Amino acid sequence: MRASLLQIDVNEGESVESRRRRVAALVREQAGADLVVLPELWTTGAFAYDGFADEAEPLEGPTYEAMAKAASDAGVWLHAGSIPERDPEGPLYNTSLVFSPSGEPVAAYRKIHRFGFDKGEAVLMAAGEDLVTVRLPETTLGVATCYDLRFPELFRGLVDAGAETLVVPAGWPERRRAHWTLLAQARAVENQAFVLACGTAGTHAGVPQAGHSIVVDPWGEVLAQAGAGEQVLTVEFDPGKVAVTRDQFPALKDRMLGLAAPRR
Ligand SMILES: O=C(O)CCC(=O)C(=O)O
Repeated sequence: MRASLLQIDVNEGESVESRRRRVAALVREQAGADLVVLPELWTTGAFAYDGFADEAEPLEGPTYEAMAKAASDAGVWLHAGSIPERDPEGPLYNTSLVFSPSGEPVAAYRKIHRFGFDKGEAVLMAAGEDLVTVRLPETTLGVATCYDLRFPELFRGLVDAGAETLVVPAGWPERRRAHWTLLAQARAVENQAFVLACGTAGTHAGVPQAGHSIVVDPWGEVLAQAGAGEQVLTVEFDPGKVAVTRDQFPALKDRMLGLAAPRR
């Protein structure tokens, strides 16, 4: 299976509209890949909180339209990263979109763990509640977004729902790049799954981005990692390695569920 992670440079020098056109063209150039992955909030920037309300789109807004068309033009499965979604009821969500090679929407995932503690996304957006998996011909994707990477129970839930390839669009800051690489490998090893984690490059809202998008195999080996700048990271991998790893080193079968709290 061939996957291309598009590590987009997100900065204020480029308008959202122009970036959308540029990214659609980049997706089209990936014809021949099976799966293309974009980062989190690449239209606005994950830290450009001031723009969330103005740039928020309905689910089937301009980014949806452009990405559905780009996926079908390229004939690829497209994880189109996430958009600031404005729900008709009012709240904003950080919502990832997945399209089939014919441009059909196959999944929308609203980020469950919002980042920022008492500010930013954590107060401006509502939390999603549902785990999302997507069946592809070669593998089942489990989707998560950026800060979700710190919450292993979410990924275990995805694995229990059948996920074999964990896709994580992000806008991870350079300051915590070491955590990014470490957590991507940890999620791969503990879940015996591929991890495809696609970040952004550049600086927006004064926050330099980590880049260093990464693909990790179910044994924790890094198959490919990008540098800091805008880059297309293309990797070939064998989805069958998940079943082989889980069969030959069946640690997932040794899970002890429902452990009791310590006695006092
Ligand atoms: O967890 C982190 O260090 C970064 C998370 C983040 O930037 C996000 O979720 O937007």
